[in-house]
Amino acid sequence: MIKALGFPCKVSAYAFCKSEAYHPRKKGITMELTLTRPDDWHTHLRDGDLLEAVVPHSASLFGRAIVMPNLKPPVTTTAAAVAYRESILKVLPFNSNFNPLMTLYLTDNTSPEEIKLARRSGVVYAVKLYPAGATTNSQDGVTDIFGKCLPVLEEMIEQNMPLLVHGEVTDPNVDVFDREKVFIDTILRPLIQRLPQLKLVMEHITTMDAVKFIESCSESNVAATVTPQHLLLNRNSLFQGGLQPHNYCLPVLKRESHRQAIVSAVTSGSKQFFLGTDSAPHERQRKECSCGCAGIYNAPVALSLYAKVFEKAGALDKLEAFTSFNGPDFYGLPRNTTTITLRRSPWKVPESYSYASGEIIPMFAGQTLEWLPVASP
Ligand SMILES: NC(=O)N[C@@H](CC(=O)O)C(=O)O
Ligand SMILES: [Zn+2]
Ligand SMILES: [Zn+2]
Repeated sequence: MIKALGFPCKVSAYAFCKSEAYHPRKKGITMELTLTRPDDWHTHLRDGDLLEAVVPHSASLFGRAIVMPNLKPPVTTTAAAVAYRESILKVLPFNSNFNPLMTLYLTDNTSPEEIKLARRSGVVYAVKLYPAGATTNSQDGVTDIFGKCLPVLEEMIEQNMPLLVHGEVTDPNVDVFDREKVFIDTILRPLIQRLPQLKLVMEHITTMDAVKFIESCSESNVAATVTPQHLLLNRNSLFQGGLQPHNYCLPVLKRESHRQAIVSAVTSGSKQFFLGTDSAPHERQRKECSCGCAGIYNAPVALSLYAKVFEKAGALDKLEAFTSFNGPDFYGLPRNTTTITLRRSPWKVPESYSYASGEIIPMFAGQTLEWLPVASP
């Protein structure tokens, strides 16, 4: 629901709210937006000190999060996923109801039996495919999906367990800006033709090719997560005024026309696109060095940034489906029953967050954002 404080109005009336006759900002009226509590369908919580530092940020905004398994060593077994979940629960703020949904890291050697165990555990919700060498901690990933993983994928169909995909080829001869498109053409499309019943999420999409591909697939079986950075930034942001390591993530930011296609897709109301921040913290020195890590830390600002995108597109009425409905509907999970409120009240993003082993720099550090998350009434 969107309301100007004191004058409640429904989301469907937002066009009216934006009209000249009713201009809350001009009149100094504060707008609020109350959403069913969102979930984050793609995040990296890390482990050790960093885990402790970042979990409160995700837990304050999101009801649940799909927790990526690319630790060192990776979370390849149900037993490891259960242990990792325990360590997340231990560092949750007092009174938090945040529910981490665990994933398994697929390797050439994952067995169908492991998928059965994962399903039986009740805490593993998906399996993550990292093509070996594609991204951070992916060296133990899959080298040949068709040659090595078909029995496991068939068991995943049996167990109704989604496959989450980092969709980039790793061939060094393929231009880094083309790796997503080539992955779709050479791996994803043939995979879906071979296993049409497989539930699949293409993670952190970055191109119009990915948008078209998702839209061409079955609505109930294929979907995509979308990050704030791929909705707000294009590849110019990597070089604006000098090299910008904190805007470097994988898949790398693409040209403006791709960004626009992704904004159109998420604001269209399609159920196949949902919130996945890909929040990926790295200690500052590991980003600001001669060979910096890929990953943008956006958990504290993600919701404000998604609201910014939808507002700019004149589509705030579509925000809640993207943040809070499409994800659980795709995963076959109930929608959250609590809410979160965003107030249109400028706030400054901290320059950094310190923790025991250093600091992390959030996306849009030091900048002012319009939408401030506040506790729901
Ligand atoms: N997105 C990134 O740039 N980095 C992620 C890995 C990933 O999601 O590919 C990380 O774990 O740091
Ligand atoms: Zn990835
Ligand atoms: Zn990720």
